[in-house]
Amino acid sequence: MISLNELENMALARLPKIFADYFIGGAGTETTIRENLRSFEDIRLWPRVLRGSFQDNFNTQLPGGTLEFPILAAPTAFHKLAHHDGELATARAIAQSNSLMIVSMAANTRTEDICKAAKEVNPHTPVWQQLYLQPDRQFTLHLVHQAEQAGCSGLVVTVDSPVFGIRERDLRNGFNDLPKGLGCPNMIDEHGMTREIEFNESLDWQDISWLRRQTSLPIILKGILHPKDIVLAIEHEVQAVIVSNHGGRQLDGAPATIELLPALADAAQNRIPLIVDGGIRHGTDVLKTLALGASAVAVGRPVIWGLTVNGEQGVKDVMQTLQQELLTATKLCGCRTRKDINQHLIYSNSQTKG
Ligand SMILES: Cc1cc2nc3c(=O)[nH]c(=O)nc-3n(C[C@H](O)[C@H](O)[C@H](O)COP(=O)(O)O)c2cc1C
Ligand SMILES: O=C(O)C(=O)c1ccccc1
Repeated sequence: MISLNELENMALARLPKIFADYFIGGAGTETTIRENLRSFEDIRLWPRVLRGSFQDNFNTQLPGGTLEFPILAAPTAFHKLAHHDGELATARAIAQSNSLMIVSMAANTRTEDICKAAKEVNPHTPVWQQLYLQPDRQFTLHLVHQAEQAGCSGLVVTVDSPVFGIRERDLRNGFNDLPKGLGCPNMIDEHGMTREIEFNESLDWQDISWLRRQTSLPIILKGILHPKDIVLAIEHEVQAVIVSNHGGRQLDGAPATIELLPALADAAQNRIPLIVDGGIRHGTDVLKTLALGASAVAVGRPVIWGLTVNGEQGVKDVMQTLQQELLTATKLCGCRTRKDINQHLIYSNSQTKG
């Protein structure tokens, strides 16, 4: 595998159009999807030379676990649409990459089985559970306990989805149901009844305070884009946030996450780690994101492409490619330690001296 973009083309050629469109698509006219990609292209790295070897490593501590590289798997639904091994293949690959998998609430595999598969490969690999807080608090609590018992070490609460985004490709294709035999086995309640994922437009910060009282697991809020919401997240004792526009799948017209990052890092003041997702396709994108103040990045679609093309090995290839590209970019920039990865690496036209 040469690059993630090449892999994307292979995956799109292989998938039935209805699933390809679901995975690649976004809301509205997909402005935000394009912005996520374009914004990385608009940032320039400014290298130094003759500074000796990179003598550091990329070990990254996040709430509930340590990663070898600051690159993790974002929660994405329905891995069995990409490959029959589904989330188990993803989990094994992510564990072998010494990374972290965030299990989607809409996974086609039980979180318990995903955790088991990951921990068989690598007992220290962290797994987080993504949650949409459900209107029924009893059921939400059941989902939290399910994640705790499965061995998850973090709860990722997605907060950018009071309603479902309007995805024109899926409407056009009539993508409403999963194929026969596939479901969301984590959505079975304490009475054995299958539930649908409900979006809950009435959620507010008090629901986060409520959740905080229900569990001792770290809480990570996913889908934060405003500096004032960073401050509120910290006030509500969450342990990390994922700066995300949901890969352009919810609010079309939202800015690219990388453009917002400087203001968000300024608001966070290093009090909690910021994880950024949206349009990360190269090691240079990871380096730019770290330089602008993130602790780590998450990748969504590329994991799906790896899974589609080559199952577990395909996902491993995606992670390894990003990790190696990050190391190469770091060395080409003349960084000797992690501390050298800071805003001075970013060139802007208005700068005349470093
Ligand atoms: C097919 C697909 C399914 C997704 N499912 C979920 C989900 O279940 N929960 C969630 O919080 N985010 C979900 N996301 C959003 C991702 O977690 C992530 O924010 C986004 O994919 C990052 O952008 P990227 O795909 O450009 O890396 C999904 C994204 C995709 C592409
Ligand atoms: O497709 C998505 O982006 C997503 O977040 C989702 C939410 C619920 C069920 C399936 C997918």
